[in-house]
Amino acid sequence: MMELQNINLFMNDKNVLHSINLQWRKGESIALIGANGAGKSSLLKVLGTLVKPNSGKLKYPSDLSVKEWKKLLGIVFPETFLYHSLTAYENLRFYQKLYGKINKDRIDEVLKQVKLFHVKQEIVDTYSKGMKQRLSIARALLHNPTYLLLDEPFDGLDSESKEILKNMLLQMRQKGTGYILVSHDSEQAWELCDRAVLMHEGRIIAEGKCTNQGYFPFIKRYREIVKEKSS
Ligand SMILES: Nc1ncnc2c1ncn2[C@@H]1O[C@H](COP(=O)(O)OP(=O)(O)OP(=O)(O)O)[C@@H](O)[C@H]1O
Repeated sequence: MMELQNINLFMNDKNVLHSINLQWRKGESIALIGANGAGKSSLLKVLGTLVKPNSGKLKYPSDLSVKEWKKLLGIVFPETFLYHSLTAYENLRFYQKLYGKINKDRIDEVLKQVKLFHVKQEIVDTYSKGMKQRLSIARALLHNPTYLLLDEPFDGLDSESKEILKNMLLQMRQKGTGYILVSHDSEQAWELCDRAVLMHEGRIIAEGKCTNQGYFPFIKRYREIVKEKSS
């Protein structure tokens, strides 16, 4: 289990995370819900060790080191980390080389998973936004992570890519890969996760299991916050 204990984060003097406590069990999928600026991306960055909190503790699963934790982790952020003048295959080969040995079969496997195998020799620049996002997901999955962080992976995707991504997440969930999913589409996030966490102004203000009965009270709270913020 990955655990955050009393995490505080300041960015340019702004307190963006306040006393965050979160437990993420192996294989668990968590929907992270909140209005713009609630601190969702910042929380993912802390979990991904991309930013260091000002105080608090990160307890890695089985007391792993940071380095070992990173090996278990896949990160999909909106900036896609892709080289647009290379082909999909070349992009994945580049990342694989960076982190270990080239394994062509694994590259083909993830390309098939994201349904890009047939266009793997095409330059990424020619891809649609959805295809680029799917390639970005393939990149994150290359090393077969046990934990996955997904920041708005559905954002701006065409319906075909959305469907592919949704099925991939359902498959991962069945396989026991845990993920934290930040999504504006709360209904879809609810459907794809075991548990939901609601953030507001840098704090976790509610948590609940993603059951059918649990959805409306949780979402009501979320909508109230969004309304409060925009009024
Ligand atoms: N590098 C930074 N410097 C200063 N403030 C920052 C920085 N990064 C984030 N913030 C601020 O921290 C708060 C939380 O931002 P964060 O991106 O984590 O929210 P979010 O919930 O992911 O929002 P969104 O849905 O808009 O992406 C915001 O008020 C944001 O302006």
